[in-house]
Amino acid sequence: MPILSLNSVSKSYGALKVTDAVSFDLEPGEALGIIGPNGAGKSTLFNLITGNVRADAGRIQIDGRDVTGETPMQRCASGIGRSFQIPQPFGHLSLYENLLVAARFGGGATAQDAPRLCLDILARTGLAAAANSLSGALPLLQRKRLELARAMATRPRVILLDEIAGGLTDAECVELVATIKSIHAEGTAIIWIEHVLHALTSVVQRLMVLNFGRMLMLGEPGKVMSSPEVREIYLGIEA
Ligand SMILES: Nc1ncnc2c1ncn2[C@@H]1O[C@H](COP(=O)(O)OP(=O)(O)OP(=O)(O)O)[C@@H](O)[C@H]1O
Repeated sequence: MPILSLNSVSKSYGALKVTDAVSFDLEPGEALGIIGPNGAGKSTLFNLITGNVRADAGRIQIDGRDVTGETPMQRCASGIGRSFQIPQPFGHLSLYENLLVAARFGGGATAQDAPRLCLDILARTGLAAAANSLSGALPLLQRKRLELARAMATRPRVILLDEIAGGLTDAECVELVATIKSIHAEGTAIIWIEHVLHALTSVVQRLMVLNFGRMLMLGEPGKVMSSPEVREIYLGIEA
């Protein structure tokens, strides 16, 4: 059974259809990439999956159970973790405290288990040395790492990553990809929105292209990227 299913999910803002009858299944442990031009509706699709935005139509299921009417908190408890494109840490808390909140309230970790889990994630995301720093004043790389770490701390079965490689140096990007691969190797399913294509395609098994809210293509990354239609829309290369 798919771990996540979208069935004809739609969302409009006024006259603008931002998500247009999107349907797909995500298998347990799968890694799926999403690409598309700016404004194609990628982040909105994440917000629909997490419940931050309510769908106008369609159905969303986790493990075959209809969650379309559930809150973000309920969906997080069902195993959906996410990062935000614009990092949203609790700025007045330390990195460790931010993870503790995610682990206890998002992931349901016990008071006994949470500290070890958080310290482990801080180490895995290269943040251990900054554990006691305040989150509000972090440089870009650490803010991105913290977004990933907070999502990991909710102990998700599906982790949604929204453009976490943008703006990083090549070396930083290599480190980030290694961390994401290690999350995937543990059996966590991944949906990753990313403009840094070489990083994305080194991880994902399938690639989805969104354009004007519609799913243009979904398939094996090499095949998708060599499609003349995708090259024209996404890369601006005429067929
Ligand atoms: N709350 C909102 N109210 C009105 N319009 C919105 C709202 N949220 C998103 N939109 C519009 O919906 C469209 C899709 O936005 P979305 O952020 O999902 O795109 P995206 O593919 O993630 O873009 P980017 O690559 O630039 O992050 C855009 O035209 C955006 O302006």
